[in-house]
Amino acid sequence: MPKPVVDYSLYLVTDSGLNNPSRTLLQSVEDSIKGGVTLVQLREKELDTEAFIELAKKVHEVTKKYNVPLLINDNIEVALAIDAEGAHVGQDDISCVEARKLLGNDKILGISTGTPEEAKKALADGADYIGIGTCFMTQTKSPKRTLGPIGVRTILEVIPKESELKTVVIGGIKHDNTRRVVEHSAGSHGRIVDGVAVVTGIVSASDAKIASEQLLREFRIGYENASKHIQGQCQARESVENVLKSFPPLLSTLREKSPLTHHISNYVVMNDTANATLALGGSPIMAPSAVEAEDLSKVVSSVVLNIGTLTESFVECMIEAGKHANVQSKPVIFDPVGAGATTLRENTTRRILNSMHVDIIKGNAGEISTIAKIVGCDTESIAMRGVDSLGSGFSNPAAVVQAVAKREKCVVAMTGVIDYVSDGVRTVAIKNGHSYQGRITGSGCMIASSIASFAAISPNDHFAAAVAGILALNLAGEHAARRDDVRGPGTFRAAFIDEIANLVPEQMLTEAKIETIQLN
Ligand SMILES: Nc1ncnc2c1ncn2[C@@H]1O[C@H](COP(=O)(O)OP(=O)(O)OP(=O)(O)O)[C@@H](O)[C@H]1O
Ligand SMILES: Cc1ncsc1CCO
Repeated sequence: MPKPVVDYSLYLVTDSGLNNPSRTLLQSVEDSIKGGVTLVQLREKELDTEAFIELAKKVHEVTKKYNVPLLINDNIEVALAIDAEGAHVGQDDISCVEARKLLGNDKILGISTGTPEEAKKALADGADYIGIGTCFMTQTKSPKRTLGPIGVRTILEVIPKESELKTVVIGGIKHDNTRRVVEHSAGSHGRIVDGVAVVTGIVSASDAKIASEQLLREFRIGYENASKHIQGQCQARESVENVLKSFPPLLSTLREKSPLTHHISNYVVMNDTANATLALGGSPIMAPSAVEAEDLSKVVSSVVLNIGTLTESFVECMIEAGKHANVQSKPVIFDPVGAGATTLRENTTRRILNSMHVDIIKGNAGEISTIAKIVGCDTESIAMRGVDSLGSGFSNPAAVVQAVAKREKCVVAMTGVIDYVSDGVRTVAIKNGHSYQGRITGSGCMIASSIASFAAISPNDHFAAAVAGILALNLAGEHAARRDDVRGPGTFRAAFIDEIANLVPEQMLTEAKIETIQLN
């Protein structure tokens, strides 16, 4: 019999120990197939070979009825005994080469991988597919390290585009993270994961059919979005010229609607960012408790995550708020304050990027340099001292923001004397602003709040929101610095808030110094 053609989209991996007690394992398998599972792996670590064969025969009866391939975990003898469609082995099990010899070429063979080296070896050893994991913490595995979507992408990138090796991501895959993992798997190589492997999300679910339907739907949306990213056409993009023209009405709408923004911000700037948000016309709520994050996600219009003064409870709240904002389709603005300054800040930045889809990243050169390193962009690095960026910045800042935006499939705004914004396709330099802004603390954090208010009323174009958010405050900075009553940073700080409130929408057009940057 020739090797079956496999659809890896939704791969159920069973676990008797986690099976919902309201039904048998066989029922879970059948319900999940009815819900859209395309491939099943029977994983029984506790059974002896005889009992394993007994159970495998029964499961195979079910899967054959629906023409869904069945693979056996870590036991080639059982796979051969029941004539299963294939087997799956782990790194500590029988080797891939040995398993292939025993199985023959007509069976499907998969292997678990957790590093680029293991993936390359699996390819060389003749595997049909690799499981890439552990993506997130799970009840079934507690690895020392999880890969997150960024780590998954790194592994996927070592597999040549033309290779026949298929890939599934495994580990903590649930309906609320499937879309993001699949979407973010698309990297420079143009490959997307071929499927998601799920254990708890199906076997423990109260209804395995509904859970599978939901997972398959999320996988397909993620796959479609990833394909669009690869083709560079995720959004219908307005020209920069049209984006700029939209700013005066955008500011008027912001003031009319006064969108509510959930801030999880730092102790230093909390008051200033709340006041800047109010002055602009928006409405802030500063709420650092994870317990209320879900409730807030339903009523706010955008979320700011700022890691300026890090504590574990802030991080928990940011992750909760970000995940719920993703579910509610509310834009998430991430301000990785001091990201490169300490290991804790760098690790927290990685954790946040791996836990949610961030819509807009805003940082200074040092912070963006750290993000570039985390997400695997090959750029020069910029040192930081505390929360401030050191040195004169990148030699080609526009190229850096564009590369990070493209890779993370989001908008990146990099502040400094000149600010740069890119969505991976459109890139601009904003030459407004005043040096006084660099002499008060939190002017970057206030920019993030301003961007968040604009993102709330520009949900379909976060690039427009980021440029407008920066421009509005930079114009206010220029206006404040010109005032006779401003004699230094202290008086500037108060005048700055005044001038944010005094900004006339038309000034967003007449005073903007924005240049489009064409990069290859
Ligand atoms: N010399 C300058 N000329 C013009 N604008 C400036 C200057 N310095 C800072 N700015 C403006 O100040 C804003 C904040 O940028 P900056 O890079 O200082 O943020 P940051 O370092 O993240 O600040 P913080 O951490 O204090 O919040 C940006 O809009 C930027 O354009
Ligand atoms: C000075 C400072 N330290 C932690 S956060 C912060 C404000 C700038 O974001």
